[in-house]
Amino acid sequence: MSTPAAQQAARARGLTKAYGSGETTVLALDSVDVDIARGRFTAVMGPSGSGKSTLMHCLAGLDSVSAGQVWLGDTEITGLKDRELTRLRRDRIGFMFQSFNLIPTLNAAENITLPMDIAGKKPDEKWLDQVIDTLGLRDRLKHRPAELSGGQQQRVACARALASRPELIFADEPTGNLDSRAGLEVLAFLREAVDSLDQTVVMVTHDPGAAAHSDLVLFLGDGRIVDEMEHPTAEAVLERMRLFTGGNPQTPGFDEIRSQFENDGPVGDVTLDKD
Ligand SMILES: Nc1ncnc2c1ncn2[C@@H]1O[C@H](COP(=O)(O)OP(=O)(O)OP(=O)(O)O)[C@@H](O)[C@H]1O
Repeated sequence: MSTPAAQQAARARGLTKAYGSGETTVLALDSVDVDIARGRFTAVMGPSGSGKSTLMHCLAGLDSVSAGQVWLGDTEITGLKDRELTRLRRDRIGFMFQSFNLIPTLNAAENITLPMDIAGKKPDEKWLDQVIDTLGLRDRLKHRPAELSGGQQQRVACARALASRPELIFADEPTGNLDSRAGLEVLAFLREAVDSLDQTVVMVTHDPGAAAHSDLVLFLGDGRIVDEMEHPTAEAVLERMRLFTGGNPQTPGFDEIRSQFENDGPVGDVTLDKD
């Protein structure tokens, strides 16, 4: 990719992450160069252990790097002190995880603004209204998580990630714990956040159907970006995975993923919308 720096929400050069030392060293990321374009929805795919979560954690400043540089916007985050990193994450990044991490005793509205309340920041009410309406949560604000469906809970988690209008949202398998319909809803809302609210989303997923909602898929293999695909469809992503398997039968994980989708069909496939 060759996006001008001003259009990048995040980027990394020579990003290397090794775990352990000596003979037990695992090279989770091997000199990765990546640009995350602003206002786009980027999916990160690859077999289990290929480095997806590590890439996300290093880009988000949740994990230190062994070598290389990472920028969030124009700020180089490699080398920042923990306290500065914490503030930067709080102010500029939104997170959505597979487990929604909602507080059971707080209602939806309170969960949405919790990170800002902790930071002592006042939400921009106009923006918050827009997020709540876009996510269809207006009539659920007084409900506690236990009174919401899985999809609604994940929408609350999505609203929470969006509430402070972060420069970048990282979503790690955000549909992983949801049934197909709720998963589709969340993907549609992430798409909406990019299209209507001009947000930037990076999503780690195993699901070709989920990746099809993105603008660009980055394929990781053995700690490197081995391919990318613009305007993905579930079929094209699956086909690309098959090619990887064909090209390197030793690649761990692809066989497993392939058989999963050949048996069941992609979980996020749009055809599920019909029933
Ligand atoms: N804390 C850690 N200590 C040691 N090795 C680690 C640690 N975290 C990750 N690894 C290793 O780094 C490699 C990349 O892991 P990572 O979690 O980024 O992969 P992934 O693509 O997200 O996998 P999955 O799809 O299974 O979640 C793997 O070999 C993993 O075992």
